[in-house]
Amino acid sequence: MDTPNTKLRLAIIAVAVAVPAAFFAYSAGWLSPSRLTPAKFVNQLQADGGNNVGARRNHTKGLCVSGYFEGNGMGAAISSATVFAKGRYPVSGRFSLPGGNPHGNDAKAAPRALGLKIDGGSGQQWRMAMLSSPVFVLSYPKDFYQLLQLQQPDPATGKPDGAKIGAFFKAHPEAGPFLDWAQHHKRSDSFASTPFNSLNAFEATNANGEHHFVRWSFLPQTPFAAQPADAGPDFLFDDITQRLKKGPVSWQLQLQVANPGDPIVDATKAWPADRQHIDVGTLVLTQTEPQSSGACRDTNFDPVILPDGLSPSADPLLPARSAVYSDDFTRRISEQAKLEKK
Ligand code: HEM
Repeated sequence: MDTPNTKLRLAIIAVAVAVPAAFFAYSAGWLSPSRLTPAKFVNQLQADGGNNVGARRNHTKGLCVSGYFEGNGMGAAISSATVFAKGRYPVSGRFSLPGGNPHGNDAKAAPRALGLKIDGGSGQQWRMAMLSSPVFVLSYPKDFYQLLQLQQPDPATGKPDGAKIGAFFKAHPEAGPFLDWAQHHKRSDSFASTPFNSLNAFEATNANGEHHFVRWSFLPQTPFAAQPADAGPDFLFDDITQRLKKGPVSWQLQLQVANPGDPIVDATKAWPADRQHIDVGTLVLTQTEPQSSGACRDTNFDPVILPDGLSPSADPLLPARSAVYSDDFTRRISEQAKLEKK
């Protein structure tokens, strides 16, 4: 019988079903087709030439690496993260080139890239994905998406429309420092002599509860030498594989601490060079593994997976990166599972 009590229960069940359904529809972008979703980003990366089934749609060409981080204890002044206490922490990572081409040309790639996962013990992990440029190209995810759309090859010519990309950059002067770097920086002879930068800012909290905004850089301990004029398309990956067979390669981890008023939410703007720098330890890489079988294959170097003592800033790139990497990761992992079943 339809008593008022039964009606109320049915109404509660209907709401309980409808609310999550509406949430999923919203997350997937079905309720607002013009909304920028993680899936749209990954679809666009695929359209730009990165439809690599079972592999990353961006930064596709890569190599797994491993080693350790030796904390010197100096970082504890700024963050309570376990990795900043004196000690040795296992590291796994991945060198890569940006873009969806699994056979990208190392000699032309800029920026170069490094993803790292540092295991700080007690379930504390610090994941990061860094570039060799001193700044990122754009401030907002929506603008980066628009650039990716413009980079899609025109079916008529097989190339993107250079005039449209030129006009886009004219309308986005914030890209100036990145473009200037891309055009004029001196390429080094190795991943080992390349710096890698967080670009996004993060909030560091120390054991006294004091907060500072930081960016970080891994500074190469291998001296700079210029990229050879005859560098081949795989020279960076061949070089690091050979170097690590001969011995370890290291980088110094340096934190830069923001002054009040420094741009925290805009990765296109570098901080002045006179900001406080703290050398907090040394990254030592010892071996490589192919990405088809190494530990990095099934790792998502999501930049918001952080240990206690570090948290994301309000930079809008960070949540977008996290969501897009997750979508890409989910696709490639499920594709790999299907490929392995065949
Ligand atoms: C909205 C902006 C961005 C988007 C949409 C984007 C997108 C992506 C995607 C889809 C991947 C592949 C993820 C995977 O399957 O694991 C990736 C990898 C990567 N991204 Fe980004 N990215 C953005 C900004 C940045 C920035 C600002 C940096 C550096 C500060 C960066 C550094 C990297 C690196 C190093 C990798 C390779 C990680 C690996 O080896 O797995 N990206 N990016």
